[in-house]
Amino acid sequence: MEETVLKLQGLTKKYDNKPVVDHISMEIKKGEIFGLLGPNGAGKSTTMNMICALTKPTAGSVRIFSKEMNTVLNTRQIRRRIGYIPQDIAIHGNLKAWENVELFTSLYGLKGKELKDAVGEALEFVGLSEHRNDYAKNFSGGMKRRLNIACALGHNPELLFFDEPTVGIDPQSRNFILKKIKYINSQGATVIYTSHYMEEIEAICTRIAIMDNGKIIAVGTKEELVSLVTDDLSANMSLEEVFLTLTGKKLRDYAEGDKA
Ligand SMILES: Nc1ncnc2c1ncn2[C@@H]1O[C@H](COP(=O)(O)OP(=O)(O)OP(=O)(O)O)[C@@H](O)[C@H]1O
Repeated sequence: MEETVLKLQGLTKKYDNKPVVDHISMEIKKGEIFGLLGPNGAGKSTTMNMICALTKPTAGSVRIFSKEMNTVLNTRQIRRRIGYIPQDIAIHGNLKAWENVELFTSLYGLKGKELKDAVGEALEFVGLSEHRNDYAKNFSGGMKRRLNIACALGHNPELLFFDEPTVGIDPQSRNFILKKIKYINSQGATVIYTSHYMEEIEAICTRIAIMDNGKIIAVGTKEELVSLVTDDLSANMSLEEVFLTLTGKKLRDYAEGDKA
């Protein structure tokens, strides 16, 4: 039987008594690239932050690797096995590339040669080896995004959360990142990927949840989602058409202020 790596039950977050994530329940299996697709403000980041124990849920539960994310000990043990790439770039401009990766990787308990090797491998993986001694503040947007990813890879996580990792970067950097995510997945890691870019989700995800107004309104493979809105499977419907039909809304491709 396929192993469940993440299970959400009734996960809810309210701000000022208003739900921004509203009773989400779902399961993600080992080896999936699972896409969470929704417009700005749908609740994607809040969901990810609750899963990674960065935001406290108002209600509901998160189980990762069959352990409840509800005690300090469990959270610490689970965190060593997951990697989180935040939407807001978390690197330090006044540190060199390698220092950034070392700082984050050392938080997971790596030391000495193991730490040095892990930093080198993570920088190599994102194509920044040649810039290892450069200060992050001088990096382009795409390089910053790649360094942000390297910081979450050093400890070799089994489950990775990418929160809109391609916002505001050029197509080359975007392609590079998508290819690398597919590669990480081919090496055995499970990936959860949020985006409001339809084509990215369609290109890399094995299953997709469509989120709107804090709720998961549909979940399945692309073919399963298409079959929810049409009986004509030869219609060759795009994910965007499925989304529009299910939500009645146009997806916004750019968040406020991130238009290139
Ligand atoms: N700390 C907070 N206090 C109050 N409201 C919040 C807070 N964090 C998020 N929200 C609100 O919760 C809703 C969901 O936000 P969230 O960032 O999870 O959406 P998202 O789907 O990730 O959107 P985006 O694609 O813009 O990142 C938004 O209306 C947002 O304003």
